[in-house]
Amino acid sequence: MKEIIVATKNPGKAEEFRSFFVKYDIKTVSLLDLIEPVEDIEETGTTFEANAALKAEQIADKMNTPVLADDSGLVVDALDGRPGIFSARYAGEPKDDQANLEKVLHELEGVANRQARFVCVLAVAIPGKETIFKRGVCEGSLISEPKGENGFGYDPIFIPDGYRKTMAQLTADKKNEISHRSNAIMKLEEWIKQL
Ligand SMILES: O=c1[nH]c(=O)c2ncn([C@@H]3O[C@H](COP(=O)(O)OP(=O)(O)OP(=O)(O)O)[C@@H](O)[C@H]3O)c2[nH]1
Ligand SMILES: [Mg+2]
Repeated sequence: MKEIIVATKNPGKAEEFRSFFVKYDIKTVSLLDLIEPVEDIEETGTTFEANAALKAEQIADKMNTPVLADDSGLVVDALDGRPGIFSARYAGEPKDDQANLEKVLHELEGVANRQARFVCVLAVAIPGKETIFKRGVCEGSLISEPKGENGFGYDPIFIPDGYRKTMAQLTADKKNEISHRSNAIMKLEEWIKQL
């Protein structure tokens, strides 16, 4: 079976990538699967693209093989686009999904405009070549009480447009059909097929 390295330490993302790529008969190996642990990569960029490139290129250099990375987040209109690239650590260190979600809900108390979107930028770094970028978006709105147990991050407060359930109430298969991540992966299909 062919393999692709995915430069993520987020188990939720790793599982979503696994289930996408298995359809193409490709095995994904995340940074959580490596026997030799790799240091955390500092995400010092100011855009999703820059941070995705940092993750993909550092691991591709280290391992001298093509590497896929995902930088993603929740963009809330009423919060001027926050948490955005700061989504993973919005409530500070250490990374805490529950605290992040509560911070967003607190900031949105009494706010009528609940419009938001998940954004995912994928970077494919291939040694000796220009990095490829693909962006996927999932539009939706935020409710004020978390609902559902599936997924990760802000999924329990995010209702995708056209649905009546939160992303965390949808099945993993359904999320993988409509998410920002699947949207970006579909744009990589040509590259995936030639692997
Ligand atoms: O409810 C959610 N459903 C999703 O599908 C989703 N995708 C991203 N996010 C949020 O955005 C951060 C990414 O930050 P991020 O790209 O730096 O990733 P990360 O730090 O979690 O792992 P890594 O890939 O960097 O190792 C995550 O932690 C989450 O808070 C999501 N929330
Ligand atoms: Mg990160």
